Amino acid sequence: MHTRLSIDHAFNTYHQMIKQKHLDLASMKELPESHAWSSSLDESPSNASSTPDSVPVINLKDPNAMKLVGHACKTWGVFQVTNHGVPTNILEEIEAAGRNLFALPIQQKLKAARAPNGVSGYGVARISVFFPKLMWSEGFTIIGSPYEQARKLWPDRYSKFCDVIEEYKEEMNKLAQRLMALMLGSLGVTMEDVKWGGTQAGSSCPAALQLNSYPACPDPERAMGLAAHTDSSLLTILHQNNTSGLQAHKEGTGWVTVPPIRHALVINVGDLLHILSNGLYPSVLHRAMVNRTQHRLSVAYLYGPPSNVQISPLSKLTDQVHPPLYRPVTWSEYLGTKAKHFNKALSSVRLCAPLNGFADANDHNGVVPVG
Ligand SMILES: C=C1C[C@]23C[C@@]1(O)CC[C@H]2[C@@]12CCC[C@@](C)(C(=O)O1)[C@H]2[C@@H]3C(=O)O
Ligand SMILES: O=C(O)CCC(=O)C(=O)O
Ligand SMILES: [Fe+2]
Repeated sequence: MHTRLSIDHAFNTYHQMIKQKHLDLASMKELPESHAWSSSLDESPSNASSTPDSVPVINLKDPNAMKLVGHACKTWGVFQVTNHGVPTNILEEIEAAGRNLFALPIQQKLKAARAPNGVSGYGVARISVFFPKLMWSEGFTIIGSPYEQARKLWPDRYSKFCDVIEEYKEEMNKLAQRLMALMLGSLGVTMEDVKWGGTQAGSSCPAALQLNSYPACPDPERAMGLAAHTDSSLLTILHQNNTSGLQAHKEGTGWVTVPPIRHALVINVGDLLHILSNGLYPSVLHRAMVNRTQHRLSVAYLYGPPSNVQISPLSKLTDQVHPPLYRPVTWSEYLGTKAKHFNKALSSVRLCAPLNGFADANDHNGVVPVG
């Protein structure tokens, strides 16, 4: 009896917590205190800078694409690609699928809520636990097959959603492999040089698909859509709808908006590529802002190595003068480290202190993340 009570209690407490965290943001007329960040979020260093600096846009059909990709990875850690080969109808379909999902009533979405220790499903940003305030967004994570979660949302008509997701993942996987080859090529390394690079045509590396929704917000200056973070992936392919909100942080410049370009895709360097390149291609710190009138949607495809593969600095990039800066880690080990240490995760797998005495570029000790 006592056990039954405590299970009920735990269940109710969990659901109360879920309810508090999962406010129906789209229906809110005021910003609740739980979501009110500082009022100085817009004081980004880029506003103070007089030299305009913008995220590179690379045409993948450009004969110099490899060189341009390498330069963008080194100097920004983020760039946009055009002529990427992903059919536009697939980009439109994934956006519509996201729109349909987030338009469901909150009670319906909660049926597919991510379990406390789970990975797939509906929920607030995972990184919320590291911040005192909640973010003005909702997310849906898909790892592996979308069927189990989709059936909870649409018991009788889940197959269209699942087909769109599977098709999108296939296209993203093809593009991710192509980008990986360009990134490695720009480092003077081939796909065959990395043990997992020679995956047979048609096979795929593991990936997470993250659908993000940022409803219009009554007080956007004090709200945060998704707080500053780096992705744990090798690389991330981000599709944003036509509403701006994504910002990338560049050393010496500050926060820079990554403007939506119709049918272009944003590519982020993730922490594992940072490790693989021995810090030559730093992972980009980025965040999503919200606005007063527009509902913003984004879809992130986080691409990683096969689960049994340890990622460590490429031997071609290290020698006595350039020792490996990071110890080997698998993706799942790194995700565990990230879940525990968040923005200190990279430093926590670092082998030796940098010569200049500074920590990793994205190890901001909690100073940069909110603004
Ligand atoms: C594989 C993963 C990377 C991710 C955590 C996750 O298990 C699934 C979602 C990913 C995401 C997307 C939004 C930003 C992010 C930091 C987060 O909280 O969830 C990333 C995670 C990551 O890259 O570490
Ligand atoms: O919505 C965006 O533009 C950013 C999303 C993002 O950073 C992520 O899902 O990892
Ligand atoms: Fe991200």
